[in-house]
Amino acid sequence: MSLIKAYIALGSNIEPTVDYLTKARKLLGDYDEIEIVEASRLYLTEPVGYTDQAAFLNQVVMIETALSAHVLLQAIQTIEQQLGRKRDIRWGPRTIDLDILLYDEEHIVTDDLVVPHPRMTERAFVLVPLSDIATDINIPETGLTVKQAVAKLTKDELND
Ligand SMILES: Nc1nc2nc(S)n(CCO)c2c(=O)[nH]1
Repeated sequence: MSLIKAYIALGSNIEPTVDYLTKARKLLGDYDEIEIVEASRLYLTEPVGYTDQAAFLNQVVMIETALSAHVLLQAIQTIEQQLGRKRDIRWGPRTIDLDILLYDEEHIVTDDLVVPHPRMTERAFVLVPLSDIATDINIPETGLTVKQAVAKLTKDELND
């Protein structure tokens, strides 16, 4: 079976954030069926959504995998638990947050997984790291490439 390219967003806003992202990439790579092929730079970003919390450290990685999207989801949820992710406050601080942004060009809508990530085109903390490693890929259902989504977000923010 040919390998699928998937893009995973990493975030942490509990110190030591750098170590949590390092450990998350290590744990991802420890799966035989997951290879991290590209990694963006690390970005320190202002919290959006619930803003009364510490700044986040964000990154996006591209993996190649033969895992299905749902088995990949189980793997990243296991990694979150291994790194002490507490889901008490929904939008609160977290040691690590892993989100599947894109799974090839698939559009997936199930009760536990929606891909592309539904809010990714409104999130600079996702689009900017993503554009480090993938500018010309399509974001399914949006009619936008990553580059176009970044340009649109910037224009929207400038017009706000
Ligand atoms: N800058 C920033 N703000 C955020 N708000 C939430 S919730 N999260 C967690 C990811 O959904 C983040 C994040 O990763 N980065």
